[in-house]
Amino acid sequence: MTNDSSRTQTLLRVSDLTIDYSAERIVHAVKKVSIELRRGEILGLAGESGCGKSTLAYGISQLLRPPAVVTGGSVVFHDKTGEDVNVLALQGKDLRTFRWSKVSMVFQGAMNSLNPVISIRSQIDDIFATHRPDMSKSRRRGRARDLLDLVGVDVRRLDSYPHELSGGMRQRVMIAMALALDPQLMIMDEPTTALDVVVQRDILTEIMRLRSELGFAVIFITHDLPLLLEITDRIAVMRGGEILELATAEDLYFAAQHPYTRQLLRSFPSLTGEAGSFNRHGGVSAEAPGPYEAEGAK
Ligand SMILES: Nc1ncnc2c1ncn2[C@@H]1O[C@H](COP(=O)(O)OP(=O)(O)OP(=O)(O)O)[C@@H](O)[C@H]1O
Repeated sequence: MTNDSSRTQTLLRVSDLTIDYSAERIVHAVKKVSIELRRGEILGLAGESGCGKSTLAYGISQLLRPPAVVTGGSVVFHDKTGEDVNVLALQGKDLRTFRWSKVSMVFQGAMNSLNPVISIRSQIDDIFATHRPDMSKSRRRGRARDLLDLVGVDVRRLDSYPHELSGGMRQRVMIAMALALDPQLMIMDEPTTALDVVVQRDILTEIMRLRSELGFAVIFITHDLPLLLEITDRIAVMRGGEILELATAEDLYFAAQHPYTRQLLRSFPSLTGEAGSFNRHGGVSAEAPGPYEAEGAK
């Protein structure tokens, strides 16, 4: 099905998505969640452990495994080609293509999922060999070099094996691999949580820079609300499988509507300073506003 969505700003529309785990007792993990994600936007998902953030992210990318069951709702991806993709109906090859080419994911432990006995070069090359079979060997090699360069890893590391790299470098390699096919959306689930604070900061700055440069949208999941306030355009606050509040980072900080959001904000001591202490870094600047801000929409 095609339409003129390539000319609209909506990238992904999640409507009334409902996901249960049919374990011994049924867990209603995501309850009628609706979100619209705009092209190039960074949307944060915040909320306490178990509120359904990861289940929602897995649902959006069709990565759910039993006992998870989507019991209602829809996820529509508005491709830049103009095609509307019914994500929940994707299967087999179409699903694999969608996951790498349109939407990619970076998880907390992603760096540990690199194959230990295969060089970084071969692991990146595999993506092209699988998804871009027509690409020449020399173009694949060039692209692998560009990707490492893009994420700030010395290209000489291409011939290294994962154990020869630090955790931060391995996570950067995972981000490079997630970027390999130029996706329109990256879902990041606690992508830097396992890393030390300085490395975390460097990688987040890198993600913000890449987002401005390449224009992909990000769904960023973390417990770290102060971090989301700093790097995202909008934040959805979840509790008990529902979205309680969805607002721009600034509105959420200065004028949270829901008592639970206010409680969450108060639980971070670093946020209890003067209102003027709200600062945004990481490449989201007044000179280069994110597409969401650029539209002036709320
Ligand atoms: N495989 C599973 N079987 C049964 N219940 C599950 C399963 N995975 C998750 N759940 C339940 O679904 C709910 C949502 O879990 P989910 O992992 O999505 O939350 P989360 O907000 O991402 O948590 P965290 O921040 O700790 O990762 C929780 O009640 C959780 O216990």
